[in-house]
Amino acid sequence: MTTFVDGPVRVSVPATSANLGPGFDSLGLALSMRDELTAEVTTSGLDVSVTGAGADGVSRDETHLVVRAMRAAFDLMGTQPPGLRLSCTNVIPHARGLGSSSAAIVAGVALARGLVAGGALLADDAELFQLAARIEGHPDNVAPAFYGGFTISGRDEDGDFYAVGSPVDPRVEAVVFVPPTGVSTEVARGLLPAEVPHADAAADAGRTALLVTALAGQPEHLLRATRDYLHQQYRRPAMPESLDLVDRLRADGVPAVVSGAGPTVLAFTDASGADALVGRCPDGWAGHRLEVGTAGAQLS
Ligand SMILES: Nc1ncnc2c1ncn2[C@@H]1O[C@H](COP(=O)(O)OP(=O)(O)OP(=O)(O)O)[C@@H](O)[C@H]1O
Ligand SMILES: N[C@@H](CCO)C(=O)O
Repeated sequence: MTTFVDGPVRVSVPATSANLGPGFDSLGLALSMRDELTAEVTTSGLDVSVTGAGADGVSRDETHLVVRAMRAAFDLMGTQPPGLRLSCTNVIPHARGLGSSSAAIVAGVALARGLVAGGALLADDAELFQLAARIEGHPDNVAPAFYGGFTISGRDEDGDFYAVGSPVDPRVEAVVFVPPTGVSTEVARGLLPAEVPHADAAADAGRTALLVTALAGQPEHLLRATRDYLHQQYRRPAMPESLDLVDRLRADGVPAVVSGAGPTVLAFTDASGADALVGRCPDGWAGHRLEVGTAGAQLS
């Protein structure tokens, strides 16, 4: 019979930036901005409390994304607790392109496993990652949120997801510029064309390969390596100020991209350039200097 652990379990999950320019739906990077969540099994009911980023916009019932992910992970392990208390302290802004939904899903599956005695025997990391990526629909944010670091991920022909870690040069840092209003991933994906010119696809593949090498240890190539051909320009109508900022930064030699589905802008830098870059944050936006390739979900 399945038993649950006594007392609360905690998880810390990172923000993530997907695409990084040309690596659409494939590349993802964990960032040093984290949500902290606590859950415990109770005798009955569901009690959800949320503070911080996005608190006003999320439900407190079974439709809450973390709860949905927890329920799916409990099902995977063949059990459901009699009652559940969940507390979320959010820092990752919602609908900004910093992987808030993936962080919520990864936190949920990790918490559920942590609450089941011997949970790691019922659902290993590979199974939990598959479940989290299925809930999100694509793995590029889920992979670094789960495993940490810089990940290359995708989906095999049989429908299974894969994720492979790749090194990040310790000299590389990032600055993110977060606008005051969001754009949902659903809206941003709706702007993409069904087909792109073969020449664009070929150019994009080359830049993606260069980006993996540039991040691993040749950051001098990051400007060329972050040129995208598949999504950013198509999304301009939903986030013109973000694309204008990307254009201005790139014209000055700064490797800047739309983070995930936007509208946040991420720029790569090093320790000597980071503070000056934060100073270029547009009025009313939030600029953050962040470490890259940080830890994935951490349970305690
Ligand atoms: N911590 C959270 N708790 C509950 N729901 C969340 C949480 N984070 C995100 N969500 C849900 O996911 C939505 C945002 O998901 P969306 O995919 O649009 O953006 P994102 O994940 O922040 O950005 P991107 O996928 O481009 O990196 C929120 O509006 C909310 O419904
Ligand atoms: N690759 C995704 C990331 C956001 O979830 C996109 O750009 O739509």
